[in-house]
Amino acid sequence: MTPSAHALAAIEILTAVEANHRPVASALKDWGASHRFAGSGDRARIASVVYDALRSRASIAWRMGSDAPRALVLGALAFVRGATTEDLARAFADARHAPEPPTDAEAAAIASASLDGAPAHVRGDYPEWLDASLARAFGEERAEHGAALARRAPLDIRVNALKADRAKVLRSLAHLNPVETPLSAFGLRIPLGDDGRGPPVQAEPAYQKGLFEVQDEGSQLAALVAGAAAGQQVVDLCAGAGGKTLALAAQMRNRGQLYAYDSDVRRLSPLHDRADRADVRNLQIRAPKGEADVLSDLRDRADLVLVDAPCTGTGTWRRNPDAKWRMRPGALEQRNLEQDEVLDAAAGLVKPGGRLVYVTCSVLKEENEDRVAAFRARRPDFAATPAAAAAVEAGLPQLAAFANADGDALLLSPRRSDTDGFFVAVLRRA
Ligand SMILES: C[S@@+](CC[C@H](N)C(=O)[O-])C[C@H]1O[C@@H](n2cnc3c(N)ncnc32)[C@H](O)[C@@H]1O
Repeated sequence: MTPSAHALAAIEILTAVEANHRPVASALKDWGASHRFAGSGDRARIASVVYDALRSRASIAWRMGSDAPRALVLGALAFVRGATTEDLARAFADARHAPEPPTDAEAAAIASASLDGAPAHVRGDYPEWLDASLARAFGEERAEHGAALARRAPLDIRVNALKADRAKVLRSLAHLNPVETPLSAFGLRIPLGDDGRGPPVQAEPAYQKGLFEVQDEGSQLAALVAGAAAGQQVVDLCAGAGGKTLALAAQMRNRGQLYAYDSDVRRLSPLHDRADRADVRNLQIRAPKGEADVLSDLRDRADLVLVDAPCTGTGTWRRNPDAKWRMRPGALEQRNLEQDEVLDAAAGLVKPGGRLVYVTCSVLKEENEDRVAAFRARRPDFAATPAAAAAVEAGLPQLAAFANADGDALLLSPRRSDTDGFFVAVLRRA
């Protein structure tokens, strides 16, 4: 398929998303199933155009004067990828399957488009109804933070210290030109292609051998700040597929006991294979069993409980721009209830003197500082660790630069730390 045919397919897919209110991932899957001639490379290139359009949907719509799928795709090609009207006209005229060449009005929009005078939610490419929340988080700079969350995300991997070191993985992936990430001592960043796609690293022999995992540098840092140590009793209470569990296991060097729990048994299932591949030997996966409390034996026993809480995921909008536009008022309140519940459950597992580390991949205070404040009002026996001290304890003093306004938690974000958005609060039980 030609790049013009990819653009045409992207318009079709965005049209289906809009018409049927479908998640974009399932619309992409359906398109692939009904266009079998398109290989995996074509499907990935089409998805990349769709995601470029969605990340910048509001600002493209403003500049093009339309939020129709065609305007979004032409805008993505022009404003994200740098194509001129002439480039588009030539490419579309030369291809058999292609969108119609740009109209005069579209050409004029592409040539003269500016975001001057656009409101913050347009410049920052986020839903208007979230403006007050983003203003609480970032004040006058919310449009710039939103714009950073609307850029393409890098491809980061975490070297598995149980099996390798950075030098070894750098050598095995040399053909992909990785560089060391600036903040995590276990991170490597792999350059993306011009179209924003990363190489299929999971097909690499080094991945199959468990030498590394795909994990954003911000997620790596959250796990490092949690600070699991060899010999400890550690609970990962919202383990999901285990991204952070595996990072904690590497810190523990297979000594002590690590427990992974998630209230959704289906999310835990990939962790079994992932842990085997990573050579993790001190992990017990505690899947929920009906009404039974499968963690009752751990009450007041854990040196560390990590709560990687269910959240709106605003910090991961670069990777999941569809979620940004699908998020509805009410979702925040629902997540807040879950966050309070899981914090209370975690508190019951921490031993006196132990740590509870609360993490979200959201930048919103409603899910972060507000939840910690409400928790501390319920549980005055837990004290917040200043962010600078938590960074030093984790051997990462440079993270003190990312302390939140109150100085009692870390706030990472694309604009602050060139990572996904993460909030990390370290609480210690008296
Ligand atoms: C942010 S995700 C976890 C991601 C995972 N830790 C990782 O690093 O890949 C949050 C998880 O919390 C789980 N969850 C939601 N409510 C929970 C509860 N009350 N107890 C335990 N897990 C819960 C969800 O099923 C979801 O998998």
